[in-house]
Amino acid sequence: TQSTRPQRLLNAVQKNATRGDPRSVVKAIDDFCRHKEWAMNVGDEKGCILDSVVSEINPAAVLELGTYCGYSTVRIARLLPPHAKLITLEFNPDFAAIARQVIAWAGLEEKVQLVEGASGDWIPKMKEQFGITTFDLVFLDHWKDRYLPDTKLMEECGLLRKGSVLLADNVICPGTPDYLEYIRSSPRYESRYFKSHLEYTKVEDGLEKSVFKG
Ligand SMILES: O=C(NCCNC(=O)c1cc(-c2ccc(F)cc2)cc(O)c1O)c1cc(O)ncn1
Ligand SMILES: [Mg+2]
Repeated sequence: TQSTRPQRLLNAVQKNATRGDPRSVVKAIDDFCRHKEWAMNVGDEKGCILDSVVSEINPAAVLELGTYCGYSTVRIARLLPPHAKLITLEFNPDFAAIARQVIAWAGLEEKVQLVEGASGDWIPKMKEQFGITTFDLVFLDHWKDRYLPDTKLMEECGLLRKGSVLLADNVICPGTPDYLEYIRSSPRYESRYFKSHLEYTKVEDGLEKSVFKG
């Protein structure tokens, strides 16, 4: 049977990265996507911006929407303090199965809870299912037409507190126009755009960082 791109990405991790070494897992994926097959990871350039935001917040509770193969999951989890938790939601079971193995190869299973299902179904259940009060950081990287409805849902479910940070990938390419319009015009958020490039390309893209004012 034909392998899929996520399976070939996992093979590259298992071949080129050292078990238990998250940095080598990140490098193996970036090398694979830059030199072998493009894939929709946040990538190394936007990844450095992600790293700086995570390090600045030093979050205890992180929500990632859109796991894909677990690249940004590993990037974030490797920087978390002990006892901090990252919950990552993935709708696609094939992506989730690969991501679990990438996260395990990096040795980060203890810090990561991968949940399979639709973000719209799971966000309202976060508190009761995982004992979360609020998230310090939310990384939005799933379906681009879900960024806005899921942000409104997180507000309604009381998952954001004064100072919670939303970091959104792909606000230019593929683009999330309704989300950008909402978050930049809302008095409840302070937003800043970090100009960058679509992963592994010269196409413009960027991350929008928005702080919830409560
Ligand atoms: O596609 C699912 N999730 C990925 C969301 N992410 C993206 O779509 C995404 C796309 C791009 C991208 C950019 C340029 C281009 F030419 C093609 C793709 C880049 C990125 O950085 C992303 O993050 C998905 C499927 C499914 O069946 N169920 C649940 N989710
Ligand atoms: Mg993305």
